[in-house]
Amino acid sequence: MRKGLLIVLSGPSGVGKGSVCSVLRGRMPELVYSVSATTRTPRQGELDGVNYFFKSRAQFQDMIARDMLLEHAEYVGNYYGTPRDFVERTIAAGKDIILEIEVQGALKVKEKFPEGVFIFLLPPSLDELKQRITGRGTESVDTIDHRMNVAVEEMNLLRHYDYAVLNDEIDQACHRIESIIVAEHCRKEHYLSEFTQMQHASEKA
Ligand SMILES: Nc1nc2c(ncn2[C@@H]2O[C@H](COP(=O)(O)OP(=O)(O)O)[C@@H](O)[C@H]2O)c(=O)[nH]1
Ligand SMILES: Nc1ncnc2c1ncn2[C@@H]1O[C@H](COP(=O)(O)OP(=O)(O)O)[C@@H](O)[C@H]1O
Repeated sequence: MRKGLLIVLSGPSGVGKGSVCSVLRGRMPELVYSVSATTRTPRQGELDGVNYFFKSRAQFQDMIARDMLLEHAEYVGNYYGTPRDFVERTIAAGKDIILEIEVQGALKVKEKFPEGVFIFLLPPSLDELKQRITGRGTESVDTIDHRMNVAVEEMNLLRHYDYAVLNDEIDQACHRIESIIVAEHCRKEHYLSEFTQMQHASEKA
């Protein structure tokens, strides 16, 4: 069976990764979403096992020690990580999975899965990015400034990615990501070995 695609959606905090992913979820129900582990406190309305697996620092360190995470990163004072087993089982079952993670973690996934599809979400401008972070109302002024500084550095990592998707309108961004996924399924590499087998079969016949 052909393996599923491992798709990584990344980009600076506040660019709209979460928003785009939740709309994509409705548009592409066949796409599997990876739920991360984190040591951050749940926000209002967030549920354990749905938005994140909320862990203590000790529990998170235990997951690292037991090699249960495909990657992990410390981001603005908290740990975030991708449970390995779920990702590996999903792609082995031929299903596509999407990881919505920050840029350091995305680069670590690239080292382990260079065949993954790496998508960088871009804000229309840095001013708009700051407005999105501020408008969300989940961060203090200090955290917003810190996140903005981090975001500017993160933009430099775009060159490591396969695709850049502008998040001007959420629907447009989702449409671009859907198009990328369709195109990735059409890569000739997926068909070359099947085609070679067909040729061998017809030569024998
Ligand atoms: N490396 C890594 N980053 C993650 C993971 N899960 C979430 N993140 C990222 O951690 C950052 C902070 O997430 P969060 O606190 O939920 O804030 P928000 O995404 O800015 O609303 C975001 O850039 C997330 O994409 C993960 O499993 N691994
Ligand atoms: N295309 C967009 N246009 C306008 N606002 C957006 C867009 N995408 C996201 N937002 C808003 O920006 C804020 C940050 O989005 P969020 O999905 O939490 O970002 P991230 O997950 O990348 O940190 C939210 O208030 C969200 O509603």
